[in-house]
Amino acid sequence: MKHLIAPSVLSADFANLQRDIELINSSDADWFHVDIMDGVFVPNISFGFPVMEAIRKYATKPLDVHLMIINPDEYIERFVKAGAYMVTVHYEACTHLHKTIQTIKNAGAKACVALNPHTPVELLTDILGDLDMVLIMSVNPGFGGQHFIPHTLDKIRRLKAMSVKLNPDLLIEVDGGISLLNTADLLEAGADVLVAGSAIFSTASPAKTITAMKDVNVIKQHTI
Ligand SMILES: O=C(CO)[C@H](O)[C@H](O)COP(=O)(O)O
Repeated sequence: MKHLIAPSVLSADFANLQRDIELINSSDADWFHVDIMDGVFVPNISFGFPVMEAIRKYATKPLDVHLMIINPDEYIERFVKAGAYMVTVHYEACTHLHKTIQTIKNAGAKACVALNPHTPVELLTDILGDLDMVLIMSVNPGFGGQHFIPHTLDKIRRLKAMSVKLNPDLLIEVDGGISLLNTADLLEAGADVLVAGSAIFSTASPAKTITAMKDVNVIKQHTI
């Protein structure tokens, strides 16, 4: 499968949100990555349902919704009704993870579990078969523009080996500090979906950056 690019709306210009959404619509990007932060699970607050609904109104690509919140079960149905295609909950925020995953699926969305940088992938062994995707955080969640944590590459390789045995259809998504400089390493390790915020929206041409991140030949030239 060719890898997917999911630009993170968190790095868009919120004063020109419609413009930036349309920019992603007409680019080679595959999904919109939508970060929901509650100020409790992570030390930052992003946005809630009104903005999510505004994104949905203009977006023509699937919404990949990353819930960085405590008690996600209370909100899953509303996020799916607001247009989520994929719902990601954090392993660290879910006491009854199996039940939470069933709640996402019963609501009609695909189900993903995110792991903070310190959480080992092996903890997902008994739930992997129920998941559509695992999101490996390559920064501590809460803010865009942070440095990629190199240990992530080893986690991706270990998760890939687990998925070959337990769930060959599983997608592996990575989020945080991703740019053209580490794209080749991430793909080589086994990543399927790359989330990028500042590396896309802070460039002169976000659309060209996305095209470059999709092109294996361009990616190889940028490897450090
Ligand atoms: O989930 C996130 C932060 O918690 C963001 O999606 C992520 O950090 C993307 O930003 P950048 O590419 O600038 O690191």
